[in-house]
Amino acid sequence: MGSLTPGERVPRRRPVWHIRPAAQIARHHTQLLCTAAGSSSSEAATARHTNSATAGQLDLIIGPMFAGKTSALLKRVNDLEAQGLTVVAIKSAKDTRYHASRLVTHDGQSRECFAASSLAEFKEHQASEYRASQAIAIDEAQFFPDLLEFCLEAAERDNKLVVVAGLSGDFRRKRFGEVLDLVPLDAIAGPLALSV
Ligand SMILES: Nc1ncnc2c1ncn2[C@@H]1O[C@H](COP(=O)(O)OP(=O)(O)O)[C@@H](O)[C@H]1O
Ligand SMILES: Cc1cn([C@H]2C[C@H](O)[C@@H](COP(=O)(O)O)O2)c(=O)[nH]c1=O
Repeated sequence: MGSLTPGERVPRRRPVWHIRPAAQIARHHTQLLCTAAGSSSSEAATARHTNSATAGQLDLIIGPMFAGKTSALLKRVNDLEAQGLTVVAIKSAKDTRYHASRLVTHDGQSRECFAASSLAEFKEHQASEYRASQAIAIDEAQFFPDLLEFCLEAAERDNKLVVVAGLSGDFRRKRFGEVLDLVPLDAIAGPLALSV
């Protein structure tokens, strides 16, 4: 960056926080969470083995609007697919700015996705895609009313890698939806790794 002249303001950085690794799964947590979610132990056992190829993990990409969250999510999806993982992408049906059923960045990159009003709706309508997926990418996460429950089940019970992109806050600088509720899940795995 060049030097600033007197009175010139430092350009504001727009950080996108990548938080990972998160929620690497310990079996006793899985059991506790399955019980809390009301699953029987045999359902839980079956679910735990549906995805033996991956260990459950939750990664967060959070920041303000226009920060590059969707770009980071798309890059992650591309990287995972290049590694041979089956990835499904989901966005909130509320996000119709650029396309009804594609993830689209502000500078025009895009890919197909499922649009849903809730993550339970996605699971109900795309049950086979959910089962087959090894990784799940969620964009506009702040709009999903059942984000926390879905992420816990997908990562901890079903051993999926879940990558979540969402707003770190609303225009009032207050929490937005359940995005920030995912941050403490990292504590299950150990220390947070933050990078900008
Ligand atoms: N008004 C704009 N028009 C076109 N591109 C933009 C605009 N604002 C930001 N960008 C570019 O879009 C990208 C970020 O978009 P995106 O990943 O969709 O952000 P976010 O998901 O955080 O809102 C960056 O490359 C940025 O330079
Ligand atoms: C800050 C803020 C944002 N929104 C809406 C506006 C957009 O639909 C999304 C954010 O999209 P982006 O990909 O991060 O650019 O959230 C809102 O409804 N309320 C707010 O306070």
